[in-house]
Amino acid sequence: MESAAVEIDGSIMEGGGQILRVSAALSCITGAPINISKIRAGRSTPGLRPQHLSGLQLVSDLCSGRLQGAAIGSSELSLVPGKIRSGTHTADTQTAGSVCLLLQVALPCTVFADAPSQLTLKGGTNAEMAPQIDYTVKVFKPIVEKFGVHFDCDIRMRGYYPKGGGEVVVTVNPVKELQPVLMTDRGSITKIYGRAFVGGVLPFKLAKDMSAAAVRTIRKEIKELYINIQPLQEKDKACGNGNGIIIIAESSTGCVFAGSALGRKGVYADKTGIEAAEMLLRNIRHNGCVDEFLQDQLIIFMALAKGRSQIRTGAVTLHTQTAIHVAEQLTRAKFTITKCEDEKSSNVTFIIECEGSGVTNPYL
Ligand SMILES: Nc1ncnc2c1ncn2[C@@H]1O[C@H](COP(=O)(O)OP(=O)(O)OP(=O)(O)O)[C@@H](O)[C@H]1O
Repeated sequence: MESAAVEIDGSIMEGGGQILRVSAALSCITGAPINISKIRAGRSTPGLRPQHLSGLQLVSDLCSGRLQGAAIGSSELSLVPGKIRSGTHTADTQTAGSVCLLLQVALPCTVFADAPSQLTLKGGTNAEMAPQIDYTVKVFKPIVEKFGVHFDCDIRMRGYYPKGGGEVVVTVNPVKELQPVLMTDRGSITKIYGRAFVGGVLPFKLAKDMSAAAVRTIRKEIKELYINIQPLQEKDKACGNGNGIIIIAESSTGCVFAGSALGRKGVYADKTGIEAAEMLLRNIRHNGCVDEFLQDQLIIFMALAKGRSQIRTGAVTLHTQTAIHVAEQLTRAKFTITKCEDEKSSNVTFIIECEGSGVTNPYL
């Protein structure tokens, strides 16, 4: 007999697409059916958008699930998961919807499959309000490896707003269970590097201007490190026109942070570079071990791991609090957040602690 569905309120807290991704992935992994209502109710375009729909269809495909009510604009849907299937799976947002957000929902599921999976994900690789693919590879990947999650990502084609057309192929190895992670000591920043790109017909000068402005901005605060932000012209491997920048900082204790921005019509390239640099500086100033985005992206892995994880962060985001809320609804994980004031500096950090639910892969 099917167990009763867990009711998920899609309008709660952050009220965005992340509630769908965390709840669908956990439904797939734990086998608990879910009903989601009031999907993205507070957003200017409520209901499912193409990226959310293809992410949910991908999860349903991964777990041989029964997905009902899912269409563009839907405000309610249900998912009854089945067995997780390894092998090849494809998802296409058919827009510039982010492939990284497709991976965000699919990766935790494939980790609990019976054999390796290969995901072909199509859409935007460097899209607004989402990780750039370079973030997923350079920041997210080394940190989820600490939980035991291993994947490879082949960027076949880059795609930008509004055309999309990007494609990445991700291979994931399954694991028996995830291990907890301790990241409480930020250490010192040892390396800062990045890429500033133009794709399509945009002039290379934009890449050089973004890079130079970003380096100048970081230099005002960090003088002792060599900063290499490589200007790049994406030629054959880019669909449409786009420009952007990502700057990555690594610490002596293995923490990784980023600041990023994408070019917009009418915005000077310098400004895009400065925006990314300021984001990076803001994220290394607070002395936490993750940036404002990685925080929410790690919650699901903390909830699934066997044992106690602790991660020091800057201000806890609403995305993080929302992910915690959904994870506690669907697993036995218990989270606590403790504020830490450092007397020597004026820094305030938080420790997000989680007693993970210790989900075991039944297929291995
Ligand atoms: N600049 C960035 N770098 C890295 N990750 C980012 C960045 N911007 C956003 N993210 C991540 O992208 C995800 C966005 O989730 P969110 O629910 O806001 O998006 P969504 O699915 O597009 O839904 P909605 O349109 O409802 O907001 C979060 O995990 C967030 O951490």
